[in-house]
Amino acid sequence: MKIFSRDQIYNADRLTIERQGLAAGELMERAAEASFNYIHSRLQGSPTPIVVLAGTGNNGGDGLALARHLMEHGYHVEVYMVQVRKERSPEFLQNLERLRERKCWPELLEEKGPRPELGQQHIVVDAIFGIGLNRVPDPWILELFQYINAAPSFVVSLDIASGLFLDRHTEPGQSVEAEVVLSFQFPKLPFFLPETGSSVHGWEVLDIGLDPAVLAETPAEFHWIYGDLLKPAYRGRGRFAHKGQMGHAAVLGGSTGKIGAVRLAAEAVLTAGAGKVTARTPRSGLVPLQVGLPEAMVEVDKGKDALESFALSVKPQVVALGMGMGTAAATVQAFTTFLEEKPQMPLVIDADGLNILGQNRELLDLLPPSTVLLPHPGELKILIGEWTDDFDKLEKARAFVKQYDCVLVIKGAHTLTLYRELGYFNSSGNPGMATAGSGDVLAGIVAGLIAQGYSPLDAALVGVFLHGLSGDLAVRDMGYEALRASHLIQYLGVAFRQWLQPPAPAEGQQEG
Ligand SMILES: NC(=O)C1=CN([C@@H]2O[C@H](COP(=O)(O)OP(=O)(O)OC[C@H]3O[C@@H](n4cnc5c(N)ncnc54)[C@H](O)[C@@H]3O)[C@@H](O)[C@H]2O)[C@@H](O)CC1
Ligand SMILES: Nc1ncnc2c1ncn2[C@@H]1O[C@H](COP(=O)(O)OP(=O)(O)O)[C@@H](O)[C@H]1O
Ligand SMILES: [K+]
Repeated sequence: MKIFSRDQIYNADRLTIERQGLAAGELMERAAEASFNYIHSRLQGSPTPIVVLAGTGNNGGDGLALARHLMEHGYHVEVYMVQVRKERSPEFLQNLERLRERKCWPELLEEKGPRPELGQQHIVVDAIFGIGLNRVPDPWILELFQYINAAPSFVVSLDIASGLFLDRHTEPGQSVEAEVVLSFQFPKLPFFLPETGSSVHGWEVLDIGLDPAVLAETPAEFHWIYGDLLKPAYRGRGRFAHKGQMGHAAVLGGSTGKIGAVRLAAEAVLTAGAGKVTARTPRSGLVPLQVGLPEAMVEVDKGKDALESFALSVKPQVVALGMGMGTAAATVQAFTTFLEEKPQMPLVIDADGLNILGQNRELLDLLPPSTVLLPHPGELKILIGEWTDDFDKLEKARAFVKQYDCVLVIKGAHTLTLYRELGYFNSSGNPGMATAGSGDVLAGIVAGLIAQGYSPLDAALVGVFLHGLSGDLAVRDMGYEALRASHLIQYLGVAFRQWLQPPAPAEGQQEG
């Protein structure tokens, strides 16, 4: 699903109005109806009091139109106009008039004056600012946000949590915190970034019928990825498949005390469907690997505790390296020689592989095109340098991807895969996966998919998605705390099966 920029959203609104011959206010009416349906289907007419806080632009207009629908269906609604500025948008005024015709006179909420009571029983509809926010709100409005956030009410924001900028950093505490955002037509970029996403506990995309051709022809820089979108990438296997056709991946890494990382990655390679895996570790890895993972072939190095050479006696389709590997001088030299010899297969680089690249930057120029790099935030910092905020991080990461022509997978909640000009946010996964070794499993899955013929980008997107889905399935049985990296391998088969099931009957909505 595309994530549009502000200009693209306004443009899609405008073209939809033109192409569908809509009257002024029609799109706002659709947004309000969709929001009403969402709320009504959950409240089912219950006498919950609803407080609508409307700004004076079109987001406020959405709030007023929603208030009208709620009142017409018998809900108890209090409406406040938040005087964010003197100007009112025409569609705001149109909806204000419609409310007045129904004998509802919203109360003005200004800098001075009382605040509405917001108790546990209330639902607050936050329609103060939408995507039109272009400067930090006045201090009293920021205080109003704090007042809302401190209240025990359930907050539903329309389109975006008020105070969040669509395209730049928002300081902590300068936005409303929404239990759910009803986001019109598209999810919004700040939902997926750790600093701003924490003010959005959940979100739902509501279809307001923007012109499908406009949506299709507008290129988006960022995408929200879920299983059905990835299904065309599935490669499957023929009836006469044999292991020689299903791909062979090598996993290079480990050091004494960290051999488990290679074991996890190698096991994930096989569980992701690759025909064969060869693990290359220091000598101390031989026994644990042979005993722990009898399906793997093991090559040991002459180094006892750390890898001193990357030379493989086999010719795999892909090499994954770095997990548990350490950064001993001999290992750095081995990695350097390996890259200087121009490896002829795709690479998947994780953990200490990334640390070595960050500390020996001339090696970055030797990476084969489309190398998959899988940094967590700490490793990312070593690669791209410090960032001031998440938007700065995006910019630096995109410049890095362009410079080194790599697939950069920034791990975390909503793992972001960047390749060339585009970015893809993942939809699966949960905080139970913040546990040792889960990154090693991901590296193995990605390598296992590349071995089977997936392109590096497809392998990254599918691998990240399945890894997260596996975590989501595992957590249902064992809860967040008990989830360990091995469980991500254990549930991978169920994750594949769930991914490939026919889609559920049209919902058209994603939940965050
Ligand atoms: N354009 C359309 O056709 C549609 C727009 N919709 C709604 O319209 C919203 C966007 O509306 P607007 O463009 O009117 O913008 P907003 O309602 O977000 O903000 C209103 C205006 O406030 C001003 N403003 C910005 N920052 C401010 C600040 N810090 N303090 C005071 N004033 C500030 C800006 O001039 C802005 O246009 C969307 O988020 C969505 O909710 C929906 O009704 C669907 C259709
Ligand atoms: N809060 C979270 N939500 C979703 N996924 C998460 C979360 N925390 C961690 N993960 C996932 O778990 C993995 C952790 O990887 P990493 O930090 O490299 O772990 P390790 O180094 O221990 O193997 C990543 O794929 C990341 O996306
Ligand atoms: K809002």
